[in-house]
Amino acid sequence: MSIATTMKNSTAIAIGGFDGMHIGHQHLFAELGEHGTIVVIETGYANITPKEERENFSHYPILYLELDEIRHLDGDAFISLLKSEFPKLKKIVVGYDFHFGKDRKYSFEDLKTLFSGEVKVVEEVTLEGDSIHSHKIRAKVKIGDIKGANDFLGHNYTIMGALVAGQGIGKKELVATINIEATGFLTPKEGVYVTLTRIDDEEHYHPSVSFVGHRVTTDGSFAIESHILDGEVICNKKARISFVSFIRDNKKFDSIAELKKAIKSDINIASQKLKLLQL
Ligand SMILES: Cc1cc2nc3c(=O)[nH]c(=O)nc-3n(C[C@H](O)[C@H](O)[C@H](O)COP(=O)(O)O)c2cc1C
Ligand SMILES: Nc1ncnc2c1ncn2[C@@H]1O[C@H](COP(=O)(O)OP(=O)(O)OP(=O)(O)O)[C@@H](O)[C@H]1O
Repeated sequence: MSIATTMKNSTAIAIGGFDGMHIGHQHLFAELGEHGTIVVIETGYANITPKEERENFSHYPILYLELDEIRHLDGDAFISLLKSEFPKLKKIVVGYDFHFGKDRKYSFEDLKTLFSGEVKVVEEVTLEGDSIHSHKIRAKVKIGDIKGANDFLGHNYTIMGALVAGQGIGKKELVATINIEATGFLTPKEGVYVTLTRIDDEEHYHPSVSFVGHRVTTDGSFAIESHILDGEVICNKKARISFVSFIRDNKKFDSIAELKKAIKSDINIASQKLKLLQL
């Protein structure tokens, strides 16, 4: 069945921005049942799982609605739009803080009045007393708290980008790296990370150590690069970097030899950490 047909046959939808597809969002999807669709209201700010990246974190089809095209609608018009997209709609799933319409003036209470079917309101999902939200995940990624971000996400923070050329000194003087340009994704704090890297369309992730930041020791240019730990690889087009934990801050070394020593230590830390994770 085509995605369009699956959507037309949907009896339940979940509505929101869903940037990150985090644990809170997953609680909504758990209410969708067999014939569900996720309705993403696209604000243009999504940078944890921009655009179709959200599709990696749910098996439900996704309908994208541009906020600019629906923000002027009143409550009735919004429901009419949903009914025209989903003629068999019986259930709408939203979270406790869902708002919609001009100036976000409608809440789930209004949804209950406006929609004749079931409105399921999911209660606040928290982790150790802290409410899970996309903006908090962004804040964690920005300060390098990858572990905290991943705990909220329920999966590793992952970016994807096209392969770009490096400075060309890595392989000769340091270690070989895959350099990517991850347009549209939030850049984690500058530094070195334990990561997993997926190359082109390979199915598995390689253990890796990655650098994000300005190469302050060499030419000062910005780079996102992964060194693969389980052997030589060939990357043709693109790579995905999945962040596991933060190792250290970006640093200006006095010589390439010192940088090389630090990279060796980073490699050891990442190898240890990833070996432990496999146990
Ligand atoms: C694990 C790792 C850690 C790194 N740490 C730093 C760092 O602390 N400071 C820095 O200026 N560059 C750092 N780099 C970036 C190197 O400067 C970069 O790999 C080198 O300039 C070669 O780049 P190329 O692959 O584009 O030729 C690191 C790279 C790796 C792989
Ligand atoms: N922690 C949570 N518990 C329950 N529902 C949630 C939670 N976070 C989001 N939701 C619901 O998920 C849907 C998508 O919400 P939204 O995209 O605004 O996520 P968010 O994490 O709150 O984002 P932001 O931090 O940018 O406000 C909404 O219906 C919202 O009410």
